Amino acid sequence: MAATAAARGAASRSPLLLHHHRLPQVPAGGGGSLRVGALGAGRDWRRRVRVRVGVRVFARYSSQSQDFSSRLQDRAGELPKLVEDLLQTSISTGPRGAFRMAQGIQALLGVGGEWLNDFSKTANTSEGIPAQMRLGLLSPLYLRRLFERMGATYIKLGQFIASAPTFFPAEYVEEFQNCFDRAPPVPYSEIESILHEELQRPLDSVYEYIDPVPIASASIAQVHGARLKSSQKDVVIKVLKPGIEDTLVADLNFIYLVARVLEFLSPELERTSLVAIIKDIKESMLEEVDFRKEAVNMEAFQRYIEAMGFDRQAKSPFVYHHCSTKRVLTMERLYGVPLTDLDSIRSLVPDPELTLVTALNVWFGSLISCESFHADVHAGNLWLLRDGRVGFIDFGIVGRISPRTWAAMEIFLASFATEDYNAMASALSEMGATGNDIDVDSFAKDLQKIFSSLQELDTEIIVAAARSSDATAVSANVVVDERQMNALFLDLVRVSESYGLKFPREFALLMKQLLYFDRYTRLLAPSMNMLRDERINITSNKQTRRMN
Ligand SMILES: Nc1ncnc2c1ncn2[C@@H]1O[C@H](COP(=O)(O)OP(=O)(O)OP(=O)(O)O)[C@@H](O)[C@H]1O
Repeated sequence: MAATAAARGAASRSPLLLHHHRLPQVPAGGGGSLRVGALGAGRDWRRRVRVRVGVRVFARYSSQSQDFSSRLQDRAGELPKLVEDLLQTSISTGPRGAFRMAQGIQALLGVGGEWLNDFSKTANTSEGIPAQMRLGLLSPLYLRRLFERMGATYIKLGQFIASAPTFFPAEYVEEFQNCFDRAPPVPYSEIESILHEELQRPLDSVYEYIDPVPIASASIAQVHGARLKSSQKDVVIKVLKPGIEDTLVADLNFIYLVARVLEFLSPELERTSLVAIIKDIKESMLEEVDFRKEAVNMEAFQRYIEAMGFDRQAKSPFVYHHCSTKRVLTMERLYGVPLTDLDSIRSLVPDPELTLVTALNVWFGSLISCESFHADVHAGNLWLLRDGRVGFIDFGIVGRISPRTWAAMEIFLASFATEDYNAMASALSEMGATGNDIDVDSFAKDLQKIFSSLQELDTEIIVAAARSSDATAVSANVVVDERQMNALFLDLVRVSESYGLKFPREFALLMKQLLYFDRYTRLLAPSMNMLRDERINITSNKQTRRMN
């Protein structure tokens, strides 16, 4: 009980407390027929109405198909360009395309089987087919499973969907938060041949030993522990899985082709810049499979740490360039525990709250003083090291924030802390401005509605789990917690969109990291207010010049 009361007290203090909001349900029937029924009209009358509605639907359909063919005729001039583009893309994909197609069909059959199985279980029940199954394989759940089966590209695409609520429907954004990036390990012999190919030297001249059992295996990379021959330093080797670049190119080309054809058939899609989004995704994914970029990001971060005098408090791994290439990254091995492992953290430092303050100061500082910020601070990438420092690993996903967005973001954060919804509305309008006039007062009222319900959050469950020594309880709780965080963010985006705002992707990336930090705050320092604590320096870094 005491814990619960404390948690409630903390709940009212924390500015980033989150609450799960139900998504609005789409009515199953058409609006028209519902209204007819509600009027209580006789059956004949209703049938006549239905016939009339049917005729109208048919008329609309045939006029739409006329529209469609006349639109196609209008665009006939663009056809040769489309065909050329399709041909060139298919040629650049090569035979890998056919192989991926076969894998795709296999994945489709697999998930199709799961859907049929679930369908047959629910079809005869009194509740009927659940809403989340009605779109078949296009339902969020099955699409997410399909993406997971399809591997690297689609998993990354799924993660992109999860991080871009401005572009995708809320149900998909929520479902794709669960897109797991776990993959069976590649046999060590294959990893060894990639290392040979990349380093062009006998491996025993570089490494004293390499542990053949991987530390981790995700869809794109596999990580092995090793020791350097020359310095006897412990390192980890992150190796790009075999064939992953080909797969990415084949998949992304396929997705591009589909987008291109869709845009040709439906020019309205051009306004959503589907093809441009796919091109962006392609670029950022290809960056992620070039470990030289990750090395650059990591070194920039370490330079920032040193320049700001944070080197006794935080670090990122040192990169060993003589054994790193585009597909191999050899870096210093860090030893530590994730920031959510409260028991281990308590055994390493007397005051876990201070560790959190350090992590926050280092990360907030990097937003403006480092050339890029770490945009994936989930607990697996943020550690308390054995020497008490905070370790940042995995710089595959980074963000860059423009001074304009940051200026608005600062006001947004300050208004969060002071619950000044008018200032929050102005800041969001500035960030997502599309040139339309916005009714700031009414926007502020809507924001207040979202945030005022946050105090009802089931914080006691979170605190109880944090105090339990049962690791499973903690991790189960973390999943629920993440859903709540995402639900809040989706609410924010949904309300903002209803005012015509469109946020830059960096805003979504920033918010996601803040929500991670909010979770760490509730675990490590439940009575601390992340945005108002004097020890945390969010705004003064604005004065610091960005270092390059
Ligand atoms: N420098 C390091 N020192 C110690 N362990 C490391 C280091 N780098 C990576 N690891 C281990 O390997 C795992 C995967 O590494 P990393 O996060 O870089 O790969 P990833 O494929 O991007 O994974 P994810 O998508 O899960 O973040 C880490 O969670 C960590 O356990």
